[in-house]
Amino acid sequence: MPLVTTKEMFRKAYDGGYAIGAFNVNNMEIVQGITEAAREVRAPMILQVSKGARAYANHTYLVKLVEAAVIECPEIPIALHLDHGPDFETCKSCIDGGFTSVMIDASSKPFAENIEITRKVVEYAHDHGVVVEAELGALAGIEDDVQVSAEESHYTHPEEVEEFVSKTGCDSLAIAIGTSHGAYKFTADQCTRNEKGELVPPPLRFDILDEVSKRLPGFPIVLHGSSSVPQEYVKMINENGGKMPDAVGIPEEQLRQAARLAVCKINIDSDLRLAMTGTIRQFFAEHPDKFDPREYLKPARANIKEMVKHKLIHVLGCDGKA
Ligand SMILES: O=C(CO)COP(=O)(O)O
Ligand SMILES: O=C[C@H](O)COP(=O)(O)O
Ligand SMILES: [Zn+2]
Ligand SMILES: [Zn+2]
Repeated sequence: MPLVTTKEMFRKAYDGGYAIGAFNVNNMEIVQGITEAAREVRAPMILQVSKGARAYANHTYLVKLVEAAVIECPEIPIALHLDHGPDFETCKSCIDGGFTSVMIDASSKPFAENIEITRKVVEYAHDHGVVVEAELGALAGIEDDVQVSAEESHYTHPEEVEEFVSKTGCDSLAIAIGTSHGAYKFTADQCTRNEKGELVPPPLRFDILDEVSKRLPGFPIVLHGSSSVPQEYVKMINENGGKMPDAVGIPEEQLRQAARLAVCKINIDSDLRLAMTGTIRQFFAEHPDKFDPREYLKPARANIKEMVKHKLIHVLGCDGKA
């Protein structure tokens, strides 16, 4: 089937108590690892591309890679989404250039301005059969080279969501309930430690999610910054020449819980990077003589696939839903 929008995916996910995985893609091996996993477990899928991905790989290469995945996985619904669109022009370029979904992220702007920019993107997108994700609230962490500190971050104010959604006409809403971008989501002093001495982050604010979904019944909610930062990969990186102290993510059980509620889209990027980097570091440590990129990209792709399969089944609950 051709690329789809997220409309139908989200409706079914909302009613079915699961979420769709939105995985960031930057090169061929990442696209292959993700879509081979989705195909094997028959999961619908969002492949998303950031401004940084377009700058790195080029818009056309990314669209064509995703189109190749669509041909290889004819039975899986796949949406192509712009992640964190910074302005109208970038959204327009993706809408004109084959994306089926865009995010306009004006969440750092004042409320009225966020509405204004989002409304303009929605008008253009809907005229072209494309859906729009918008954002209210500010996640901590690193996003498109911009570091948002814990002090600058703030949770979504539930009392703003009805006005925002009705005035903008957006199709889904990203909210801030304590997730964070990147591999360093929390500082050690925001966390407690478990008996193994590992950092335990503060729990997500399910009370805010609950209040938002009461105010927007049936409306799809999105969680960004939802990597779990698997400690096996942090360890693999650190044991093979890397240095990632105190990298910690969102516990999988909390994401699974969010997926049962109004959250229909869960964004994962950092975990893919950790799997790829850990695998390649280990490969180089074990085979210092090797230099054929296919030899180290092959296990990296295989580990991305395994990780994504695990998430589709055990975190998102979207296996078998294609
Ligand atoms: O939100 C994301 C992409 O928009 C990715 O979040 P992570 O950094 O937690 O993977
Ligand atoms: O939220 C950010 C995503 O992980 C994309 O990151 P990037 O801007 O480095 O491509
Ligand atoms: Zn944002
Ligand atoms: Zn994000």
